[in-house]
Amino acid sequence: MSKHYNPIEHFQQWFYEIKNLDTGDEINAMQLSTIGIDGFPKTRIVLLKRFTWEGFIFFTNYKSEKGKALANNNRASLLFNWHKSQREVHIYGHTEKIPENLSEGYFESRPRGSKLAAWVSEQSTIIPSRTILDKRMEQLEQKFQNKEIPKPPYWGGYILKPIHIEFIKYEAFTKANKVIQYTLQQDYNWCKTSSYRFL
Ligand SMILES: Cc1cc2nc3c(=O)[nH]c(=O)nc-3n(C[C@H](O)[C@H](O)[C@H](O)COP(=O)(O)O)c2cc1C
Repeated sequence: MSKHYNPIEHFQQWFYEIKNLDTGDEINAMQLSTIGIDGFPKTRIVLLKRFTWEGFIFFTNYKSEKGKALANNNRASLLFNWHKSQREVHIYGHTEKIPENLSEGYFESRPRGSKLAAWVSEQSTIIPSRTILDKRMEQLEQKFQNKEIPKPPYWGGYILKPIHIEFIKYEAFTKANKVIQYTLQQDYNWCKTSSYRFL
């Protein structure tokens, strides 16, 4: 019988190991690459807020450039570059919006300033000056004074469900990268391979 591998378990081990080592790596920061409507790739940093057995969750403005890109093509990749720990994780797969009630639940847990910022910034739209930005913030503060700030309808989470995950660890003694790759098979089992890549 073939062995059942679980790359998310592997990710969990690395994530908490690096977190506990406290090397100064920004553990939650990941580079999200999408394919734009113009056909070009674009990469930006977003924060990993949750990971589950199904995938990796981040939050954003659905009307942002990345939101538009993902609406057009839900294929995306993530790169965790834990440079100080000499490790990287490359992931690619398909994204989906998470259910609205889960986005609401996460939004509720955010500080008031971040909630207002979600209202004030229609990400990737041009705000012509700092004065206009400050003015919008002021108006929103008044609007929501002494009130709960609801989640904007255009704001929420995505889950990236991986089909391929690559764990890369630099090994000083071999001067090579140890690479462990997991690829999802048609029967939903993961195929695992290990190799060394010289730099
Ligand atoms: C450390 C860091 C964390 C960030 N986290 C997020 C995030 O979780 N979600 C998000 O939408 N943008 C985040 N941003 C901003 C994005 O990098 C990006 O500038 C913004 O989302 C607009 O991207 P887009 O125009 O490609 O959609 C973060 C930026 C930095 C520097």
